[in-house]
Amino acid sequence: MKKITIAIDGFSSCGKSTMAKDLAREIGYIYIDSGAMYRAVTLYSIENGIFQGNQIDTERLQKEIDNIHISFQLNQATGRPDTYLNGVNVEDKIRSIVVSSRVSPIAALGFVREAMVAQQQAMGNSKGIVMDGRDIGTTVFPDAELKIFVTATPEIRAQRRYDELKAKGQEASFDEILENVKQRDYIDQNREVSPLRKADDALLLDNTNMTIPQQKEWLQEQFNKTVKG
Ligand SMILES: Nc1ncnc2c1ncn2[C@@H]1O[C@H](COP(=O)(O)OP(=O)(O)O)[C@@H](O)[C@H]1O
Ligand SMILES: Nc1ccn([C@@H]2O[C@H](COP(=O)(O)OP(=O)(O)O)[C@@H](O)[C@H]2O)c(=O)n1
Repeated sequence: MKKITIAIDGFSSCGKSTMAKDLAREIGYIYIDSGAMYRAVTLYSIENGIFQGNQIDTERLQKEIDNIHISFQLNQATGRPDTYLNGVNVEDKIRSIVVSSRVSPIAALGFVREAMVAQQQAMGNSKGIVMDGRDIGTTVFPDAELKIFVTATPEIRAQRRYDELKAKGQEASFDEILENVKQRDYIDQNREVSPLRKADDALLLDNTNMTIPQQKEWLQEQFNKTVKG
């Protein structure tokens, strides 16, 4: 069967990567978490003194952006891809609240987006890919055959992220997470370059009251409709 491109965008912590990973595994497609790439650039910036307080040394980051190599490798234990930054597995570090609280200003920088989008487009040039993020259906793959835009209430999204971090033993308060989710949504929607918005031809999914199996089934149905017509 002819392979297609699947773009899943939407607000923070609503379950995009959960459903994207499940679908990709089910249908034998490559899964790419584009948010992990922006998170890896942010971790690099934190670890290399590019942040001075909340200020970003953009000149230095621009000089160093070509030295930031991001890749994904399948973790045999979880069956999911782990993110590597310059050869080091940073999967856990990039999910911390410290990185979450600094990623959106980094992702708003035009030269950072240009570098990431070029890599993302190269990863998807043979199709057979499910990519999730904020601008996949609008900028990275505007011709994707299946586009989904996911949303849920901020409180539900914060609760999901809180439960996830707690299960991993990472300390963070619910209020801090809720504030972070709202703040990122605001920055992501209001930046100049590729702001978060639903592509005109994307299907809208509000999964506030859906379980993981329900949203998985819904997505599989949309895929079947798209490939079988
Ligand atoms: N429908 C759902 N109901 C409850 N929890 C969910 C649902 N979808 C995803 N989750 C959980 O919410 C958290 C955030 O999901 P994730 O897929 O990482 O979101 P995103 O990629 O949109 O940031 C994860 O811990 C995931 O297991
Ligand atoms: N395609 C993308 C993906 C993420 N991002 C940025 O990266 C951040 C982290 O993305 P993510 O998908 O890991 O975030 P969560 O929804 O998992 O919390 C977002 O808040 C955006 O600022 C982006 O700008 N464009």
